[in-house]
Amino acid sequence: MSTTPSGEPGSTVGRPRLTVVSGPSGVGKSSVLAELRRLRPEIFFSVSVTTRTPRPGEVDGVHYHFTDHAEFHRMAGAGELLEHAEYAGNRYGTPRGPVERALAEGRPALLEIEVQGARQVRATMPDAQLVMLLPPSWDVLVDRLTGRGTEDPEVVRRRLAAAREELDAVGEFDATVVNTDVRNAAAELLTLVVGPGLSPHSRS
Ligand SMILES: Nc1nc2c(ncn2[C@@H]2O[C@H](COP(=O)(O)OP(=O)(O)O)[C@@H](O)[C@H]2O)c(=O)[nH]1
Ligand SMILES: Nc1ncnc2c1ncn2[C@@H]1O[C@H](COP(=O)(O)OP(=O)(O)O)[C@@H](O)[C@H]1O
Repeated sequence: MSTTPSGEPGSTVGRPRLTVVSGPSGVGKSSVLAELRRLRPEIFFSVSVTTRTPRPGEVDGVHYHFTDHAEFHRMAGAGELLEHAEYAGNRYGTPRGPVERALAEGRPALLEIEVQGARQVRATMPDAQLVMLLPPSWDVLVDRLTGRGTEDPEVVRRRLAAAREELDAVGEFDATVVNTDVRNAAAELLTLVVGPGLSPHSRS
């Protein structure tokens, strides 16, 4: 179930809104957002800039804009990033222009970013809604992260250490969605992003 302690049901219908989705590495953010994208291509999904090395199958400009430290530094200094943070040894940031254009066009916009970035968005855009994706349990999180097989054990260790801190920040978020099942989690997130009046059942 999703919870919306600080949101009024239906209050977002009819106006564009920025939603931030955070959650520990391996919880299923990419999987749930891919399902949400399939359900609703009209939602704007921000593509972040990162200094991380691409994983097999990741496409530049689609999953991330992969860049080097010098270019990242330049973008941050020029104010081209809405927020940025360092995570597990790499830098990540949200290009400002595309998000602002999407909101100006009336499209709901979604950022998948970690907790430090979520805090920056809250500070600069107080209307943004912060959602944390949670695992059904800690053990399931460990299984998913190690089962994905994309990181070596040292990187997994760093990501699990970061995960504990991220889960500790859940009280700063407006809503939570537990990712037990990808399709159910995507449907709950959709309701939060576009409002209950535009849930998948009412439009498809
Ligand atoms: N602050 C911030 N965090 C980001 C951004 N893009 C991705 N992240 C976060 O960086 C963390 C690591 O992302 P990634 O290396 O793709 O690993 P994964 O999320 O575990 O698959 C995750 O928590 C992402 O949500 C961004 O633009 N800004
Ligand atoms: N609800 C789920 N049930 C089972 N496995 C899942 C679920 N959501 C994600 N996974 C798997 O867990 C691993 C981590 O998911 P991923 O989407 O890469 O997480 P994140 O983007 O949060 O790091 C992947 O192997 C993915 O297939």
